[in-house]
Amino acid sequence: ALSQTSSAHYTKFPEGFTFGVATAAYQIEGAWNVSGKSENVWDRLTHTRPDMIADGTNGDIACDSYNRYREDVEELAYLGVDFYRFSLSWARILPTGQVNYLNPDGIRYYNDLLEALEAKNIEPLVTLFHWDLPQSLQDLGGWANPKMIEYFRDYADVCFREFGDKIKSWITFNEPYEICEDAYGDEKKAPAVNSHGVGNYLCSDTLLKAHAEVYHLYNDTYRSKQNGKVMISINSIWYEPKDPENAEQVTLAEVANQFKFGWFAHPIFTEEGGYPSIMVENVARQSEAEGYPRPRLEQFDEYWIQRIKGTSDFLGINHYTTHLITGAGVDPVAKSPSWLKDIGALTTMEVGEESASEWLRVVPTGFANLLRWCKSSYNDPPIYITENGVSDRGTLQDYKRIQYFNDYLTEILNVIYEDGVNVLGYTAWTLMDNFEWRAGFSERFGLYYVDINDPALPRTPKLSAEYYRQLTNTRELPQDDRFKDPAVRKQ
Ligand SMILES: O=S(=O)(O)CCCN1CCN(CCO[C@@H]2O[C@H](CO)[C@@H](O)[C@H](O)[C@H]2O)CC1
Repeated sequence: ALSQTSSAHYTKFPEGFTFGVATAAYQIEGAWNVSGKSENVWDRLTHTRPDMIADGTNGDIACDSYNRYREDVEELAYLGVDFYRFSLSWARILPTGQVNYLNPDGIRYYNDLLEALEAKNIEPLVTLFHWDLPQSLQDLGGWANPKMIEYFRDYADVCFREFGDKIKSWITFNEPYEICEDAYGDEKKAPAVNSHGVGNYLCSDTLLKAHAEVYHLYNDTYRSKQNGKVMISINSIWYEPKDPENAEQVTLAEVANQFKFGWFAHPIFTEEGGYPSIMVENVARQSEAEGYPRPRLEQFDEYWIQRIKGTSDFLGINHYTTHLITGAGVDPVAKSPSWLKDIGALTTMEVGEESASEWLRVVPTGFANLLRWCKSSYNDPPIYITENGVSDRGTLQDYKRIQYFNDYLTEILNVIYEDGVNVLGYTAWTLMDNFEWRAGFSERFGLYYVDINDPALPRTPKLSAEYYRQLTNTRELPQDDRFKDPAVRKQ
């Protein structure tokens, strides 16, 4: 049954609460080298290291949304969403990575998409950077090179100028943790720089400064004319003590959440600003023990602490799952030096029902705990959930996805009505099955099924699409039997 996880039984969303779905350029567009788009780091990785992708697929074609975006917009209209979150391909707009040359086709493509959305009265929520860095900038060091602060600001300036009359809601970065830790530290995402414990922290310094400069650019130059909003989407695997009565596990869970979420949220959303002190202290201690002459992560100076503070109109949260802290120590898989070793805690994923993604178990109550923690840690910020969803292997009768949405949305209702957490909207990941990074198309998160073996790439609504359509229409959690797994109902 669509079980409840709280004593109360909330099903209605507050007036004005909005619903959307999300995608990202590299995961859906395809047309990787069409009409002037240049190579990005995911093109380079999938073409040179196909072994890194579970099923050997890539984003050369993906869902071919570059050509089929009108179908996508029809699907969005069918789902009844208030907004559509998608990302811009930097290499399609600025093929050299810099503003010396604007690719007219890139500008045309996004204006066509924006016009199609406007015709259906669907608001765009646009991410400037969702992992697909132009290779030309990676060749200069990418996010480990502070020059990227200017390159990113220049790119954002072009986007604000070219699209700012239609786009009123901007996200600078999608999941800074994944960009810095997985791409510049731990070889899990493009450009897979193997610099664990060093490159990841160089990346976060540059990325947070670049984010702040873009926020100030919008504030100083565009906000008065365009009246939009600028935010950042920070992701959390939420950490909880395996034994809530174990004081050491409770303390280490807080440390882990500061390293995971606080790494990027603390500099922006707290009165104090700067990296969390526990993070600076741990990395300094480890760095000294490892023989480094300086800490691998150094606190921002006073200028940048002030420059970065307050640079987001909302707190964007991407959340999927919860992992548990089992004790102190260095995780056996932790490299030296590394972010994981710097935390000094042992974790396990063994909690909640499995999905098709090894890292993603179903733990709805963790979401409520994360949201309450954000309310108290960041002075009760206005929050948008900018991603939430679950993977399977591609069934159309996706009862587990419906159960996941029901249970995670129930937790949002619980914290809104019981804790006064200021959640303003929700974005389901994702509109349609798409290129799931290193999992390729083997792990599917879509409300629509995409048959990648059919050149027409047909999109077929799953049962969860019907669920979401009813949710957006009534603004109430559907309780119909047709959304309940008959196998479960029989028991
Ligand atoms: O170590 S591996 O690489 O073998 C497996 C780890 C894979 N990561 C885990 C964390 N996840 C964060 C959420 O990532 C988000 O959620 C969606 C689902 O993942 C993505 O499709 C979105 O693009 C992304 O914003 C991204 C994928």
